[in-house]
Amino acid sequence: MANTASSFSGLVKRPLGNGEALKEPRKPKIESRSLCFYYGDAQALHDISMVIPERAVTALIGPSGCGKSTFLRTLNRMNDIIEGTRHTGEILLDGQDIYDSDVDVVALRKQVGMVFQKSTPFPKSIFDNVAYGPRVAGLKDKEKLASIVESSLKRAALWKEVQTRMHESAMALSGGQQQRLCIARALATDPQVLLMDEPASALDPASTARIEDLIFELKENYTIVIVTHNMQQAARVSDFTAFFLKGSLIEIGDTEQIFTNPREKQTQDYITGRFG
Ligand SMILES: Nc1ncnc2c1ncn2[C@@H]1O[C@H](COP(=O)(O)OP(=O)(O)OP(=O)(O)O)[C@@H](O)[C@H]1O
Repeated sequence: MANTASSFSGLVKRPLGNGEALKEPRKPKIESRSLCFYYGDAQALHDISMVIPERAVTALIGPSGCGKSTFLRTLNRMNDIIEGTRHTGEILLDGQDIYDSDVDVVALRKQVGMVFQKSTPFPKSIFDNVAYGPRVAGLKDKEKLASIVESSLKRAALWKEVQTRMHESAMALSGGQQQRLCIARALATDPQVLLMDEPASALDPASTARIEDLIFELKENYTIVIVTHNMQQAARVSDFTAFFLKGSLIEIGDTEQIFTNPREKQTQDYITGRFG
């Protein structure tokens, strides 16, 4: 059955962290300015300008193929690894264009971590999965590594479940645990921003709820951008929602406003299930 705008208005909305009011202006963490993106000759993003506030959850919604994942990947230059892509416009992180020639892309991806739809643990132990990023960055001190692994697993709400099996294979974990392990792995490099591309779409309802609770806890300290097909999930976890259509940003606003009183007819049509 199609979702209706009114079905979202009944959802219990959790407040922003730190007791801050939803309407309070927040410092921009990321700013996209007139961003256009191309795969070869095909333009996937058209003139996207938006601000992503710090320490809040911003959800990207819209029908399949509208450019949500492409936009998410521009935020840590993951699209760079796809041949034949190019962009115009700017993506500012704390005011600096991440596409500037002097930006170290490896350092950028540590600052702006990413979690994918399908959990992607390495075929290594739980410990080695989380220690991977710090080790690649050159950290060898065993005590420091152990401390980072423990704190990352705690922040990803997985520590209690795995603390006695750190040297077992990560592949033996359940799907939901693997996804939290991937979040711990992303946290181990001490990022400021977490990009999540449909992080719960392959999980059962109980594991999905754990991931949503985790997102709510993490936004106290991290700026989170999440792509989701699930509008109830966007309504539950996000503070701000951006609606994309055919590569364009139709509107962005407080999640409650987008779901109960969108400015644009196309947004209204989408959230009431008239298309997509
Ligand atoms: N690697 C790629 N090479 C060429 N075109 C691509 C590539 N990835 C995405 N596209 C195209 O870019 C457009 C936007 O795709 P994108 O995956 O960003 O949309 P989306 O909104 O995330 O879709 P979905 O919800 O289905 O994941 C689509 O037309 C898609 O075919």
